[in-house]
Amino acid sequence: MIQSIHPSTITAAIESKQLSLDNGHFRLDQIDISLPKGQLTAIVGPNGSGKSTLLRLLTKLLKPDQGQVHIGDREITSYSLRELSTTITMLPQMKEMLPQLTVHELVAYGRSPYRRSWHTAHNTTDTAIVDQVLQWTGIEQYRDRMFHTLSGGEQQRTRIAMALAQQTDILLLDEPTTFLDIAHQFEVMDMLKRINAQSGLTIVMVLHDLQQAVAYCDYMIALKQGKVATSGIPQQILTTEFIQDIYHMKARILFEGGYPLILPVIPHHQSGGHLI
Ligand SMILES: Nc1ncnc2c1ncn2[C@@H]1O[C@H](COP(=O)(O)OP(=O)(O)OP(=O)(O)O)[C@@H](O)[C@H]1O
Repeated sequence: MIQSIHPSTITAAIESKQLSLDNGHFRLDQIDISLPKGQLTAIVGPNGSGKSTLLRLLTKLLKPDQGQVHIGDREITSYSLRELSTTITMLPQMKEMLPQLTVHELVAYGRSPYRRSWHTAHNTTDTAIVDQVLQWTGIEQYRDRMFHTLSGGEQQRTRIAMALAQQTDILLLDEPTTFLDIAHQFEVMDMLKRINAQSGLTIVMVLHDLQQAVAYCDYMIALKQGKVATSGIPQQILTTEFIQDIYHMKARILFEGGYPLILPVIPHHQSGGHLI
């Protein structure tokens, strides 16, 4: 069953106030958002609307021209790099390269913020956590395989395991299902939902698939041309007007067993092949 929350009941894990950045080509403009603690949030919007830029600002990878980000009751600028890396993790898009390591070595890499140096040996806590996340993500059987020999779905589960090994309260994922076939997309979304339910981890995902966003997420933020167009309960946001306004596309929306189906209205697909 899809869980929902009302925006007024939000306890924020991360908040941004008047967050703005102009990189000369693009402006992210006065972003005020609250990402609910312990919930699954989707950030959606067309290509180039600023979703990845927003994630980078929320993790201090980019410095805003103006505005602030708060994690809990502290401004992000007050966090040291080590503090931040034990509080929030961001998993970039799958196209980002990873070193040629085994699955186990990569997942153990997620423990880096807790080690004094790269050469420090893993302690028993590190080993237990790595074993646990390998199990959570269902990739124990690949632990000694080289990462680059895995399928896309196995690779994505390994990347998520590495992020989980970092044991932060907040996990940001940039397009976790892109490049995956339909079965692996659902496998990854089911896994994130299960981990969220079991651990209370705050998960924020940039998603292009609105159907997945609505079916799996408790909260949704839509960006349009660098601004927040709307935010709230996904099932309430997803309307034909929303699709028209954000994506400039005509579509019908059906709910089938609680799962939304977005049916594009394509003129030449109408019966008889006539344009309307
Ligand atoms: N380093 C950069 N220098 C200049 N422009 C940039 C830079 N990074 C991003 N942009 C521009 O900022 C805009 C927003 O990019 P961003 O990657 O945040 O969008 P997005 O919504 O994540 O897009 P997509 O869905 O295609 O991944 C785009 O027009 C992009 O070209």
